[in-house]
Amino acid sequence: MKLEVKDIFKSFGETEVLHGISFEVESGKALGFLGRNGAGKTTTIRILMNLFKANAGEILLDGKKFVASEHQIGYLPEERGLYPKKKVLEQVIYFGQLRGLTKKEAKENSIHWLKKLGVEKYSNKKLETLSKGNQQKVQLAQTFVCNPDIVILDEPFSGLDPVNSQVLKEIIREQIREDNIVIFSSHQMNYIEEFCENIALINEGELVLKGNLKNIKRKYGNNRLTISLIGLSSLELEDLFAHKLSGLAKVVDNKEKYLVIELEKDKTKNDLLNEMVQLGLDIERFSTYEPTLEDIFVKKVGEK
Ligand SMILES: Nc1ncnc2c1ncn2[C@@H]1O[C@H](COP(=O)(O)OP(=O)(O)OP(=O)(O)O)[C@@H](O)[C@H]1O
Repeated sequence: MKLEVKDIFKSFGETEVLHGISFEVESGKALGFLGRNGAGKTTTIRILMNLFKANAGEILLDGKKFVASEHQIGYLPEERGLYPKKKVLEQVIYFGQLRGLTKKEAKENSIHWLKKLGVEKYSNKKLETLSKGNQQKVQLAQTFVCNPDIVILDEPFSGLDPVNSQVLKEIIREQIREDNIVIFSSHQMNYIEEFCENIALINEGELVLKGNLKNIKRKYGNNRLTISLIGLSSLELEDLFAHKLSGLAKVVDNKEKYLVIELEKDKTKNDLLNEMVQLGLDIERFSTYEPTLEDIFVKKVGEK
C-alpha cells in the first residue's frame, strides 16, 4: 500500500497553517513525521484522519481517493482520549466496538493487547487509578485493538520507562514487519532513527525535507570529516584549520572531543591527510562524518 498526501492547504479562519504539504508513506517502511512545535504535524494527521477538512489538496491510497472511514486506523493522538472514570478493559472493548468489531472480537483483542502491554492486571480498575505510564499503555491497547493496517503514533513513548519502551519498540517493529503503513511523529530523534526508513520534515506549514533517511544523511555528510589529534585540544585544532590548513577545509562544528570539518570544493580527503602528515600531526581520528537526525533537524529548522 502507498499513502500519498498531496499538496494539502489548511486555514483556520484567516490564518493559513499548512501551505501545500506533500509526502508519501509505503507499507513496511515507517515514516518519521517531524517538525518544531506548531509546525503543523497534528493538523496534517487530523486531515488524514478526516477529523479536519483541508482547504485544498488530496490524499490517495494506491492512487485512489483515501476515505479514512473505510480503513482500520490505529491512531495514538497527542492528547490522550480515554475516560478516567471507566474501567480499563471496558473502555478498550468499547473503542474496539466503535471501530466496527463485534463485542466478542473486541473483548478478545482487548485482552490480547492489555496482556501484550503488561497491564491486564488492571483490567477491572478505573483508568484514573493507574500510573501515567500504565495509562499510556492502555491508550496503546486502544490504538491497536482494531487490528489496524494504518498506524499513526504521536509521541508513543511518552511516559514509558526503559523496560516498557523496549516492549513498545518490539510492537512497532512488528507493525512494520506486518507491512502496515506506519506514521511516527516524535520530537525524540533517536526513536525516529531507530524505526523510520523515510522522513518528512515540516516547518511553519511547509515541507522542507523528505526522503530516505540514509540518503539524506549521506547527502548532509558529504565532504565532511570528523577529526581529532592526540595532544591537541579541539580549540587548538580549530586554530590550525584557521591558519595552516585553511585552504583545505573549514571547521563547521566543534563537538569538543572532535571537530567536524568540510573539505574545500576542489580538495580531497587525501590532500588533507597528506598535509596533516607533512605537518607531523599525531592523528587520533580521521573519519567520514555521519550527521545525526538531530543535526539535520537543527540545521534545517533551527534558526529562522
Ligand atoms: N483548531 C485550531 N484552531 C486554530 N488554530 C489551530 C487549531 N489547531 C492548530 N492550530 C494552529 O495550527 C498551527 C499548527 O499546529 P499543530 O498542532 O498542527 O502543530 P504541531 O506540529 O502538531 O505542534 P506540536 O509539535 O507542538 O504538537 C499552530 O499555529 C496552531 O496554533
